[in-house]
Amino acid sequence: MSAIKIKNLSKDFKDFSLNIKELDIKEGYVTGFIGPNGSGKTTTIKLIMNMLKKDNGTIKILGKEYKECDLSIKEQIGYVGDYSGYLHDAKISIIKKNISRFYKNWDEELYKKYINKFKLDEKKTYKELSKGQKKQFELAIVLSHHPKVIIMDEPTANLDPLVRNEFLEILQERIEVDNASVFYSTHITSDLDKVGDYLVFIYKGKIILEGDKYSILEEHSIVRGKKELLNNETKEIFISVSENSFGFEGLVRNKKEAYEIFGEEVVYDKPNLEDILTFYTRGK
Ligand SMILES: Nc1ncnc2c1ncn2[C@@H]1O[C@H](COP(=O)(O)OP(=O)(O)OP(=O)(O)O)[C@@H](O)[C@H]1O
Repeated sequence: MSAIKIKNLSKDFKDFSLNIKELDIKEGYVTGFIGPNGSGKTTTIKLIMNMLKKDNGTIKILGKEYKECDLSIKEQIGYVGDYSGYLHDAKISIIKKNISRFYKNWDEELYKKYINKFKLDEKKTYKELSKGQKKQFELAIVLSHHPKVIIMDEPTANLDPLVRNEFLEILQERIEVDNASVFYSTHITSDLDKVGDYLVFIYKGKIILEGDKYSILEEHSIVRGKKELLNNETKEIFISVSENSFGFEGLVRNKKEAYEIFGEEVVYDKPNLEDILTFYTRGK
């Protein structure tokens, strides 16, 4: 079964349209959702969370649509997003008390473990926490009810590198213990160098690339060479290519195909996720 399955999903705003024909988030893996600012990540996640009304299409979480089974779906989802919905003036111990009542799988021991690990003072109100501490508290709450599907919108954006690594490690650990599925958006591609099995790239409201991280990184190649080698035909194999007075640099999806054309006359380099995102969105 898929953790999340999307078909023909669309949402129109005045100046933006989201259109996702098909998206299948695999159960038991971490899927990273990457795209530049304004590409539609938050919109997609809000639609999945039923926080925004879709125009068309279907979204299934663990095989069920929201309208069928609202409560049982919600219990299996852990969401960390830009809107927590917590009462800002309440002490975090009170927030925890109120939330934990709703979950049959609430794990107080695990919650305490995270609170101690993050050194969060439970006597503080939510608004007294720093941005990073707020995210740590949200993560502690979310993971402590053992959700089957964890959906996060830019969870690491306000965290310093040390805390970010810790956050990613904790996430990885929960996936292994609970066999949870994680779908998380980020524009910090280096997060996904560390944690992430599958990747979905979004740009201008459309999925432009998806697949397992290893294959995406292995198959793509940055090709650099002399300008004379470029013509209308050879240009076709590039996702995008830029030229300057010395030569060209471009990204190809299939290194083998590029080798058949250029052989040893060009240089091939392994791209990282940042390179791939840049070439896919350059000038388009
Ligand atoms: N409620 C809304 N009304 C009108 N336009 C909206 C609304 N919500 C989002 N948009 C527009 O939809 C587009 C995509 O926004 P979205 O927040 O999904 O992008 P994002 O990929 O999450 O970006 P970021 O990385 O900056 O958070 C933007 O152009 C935004 O202005």
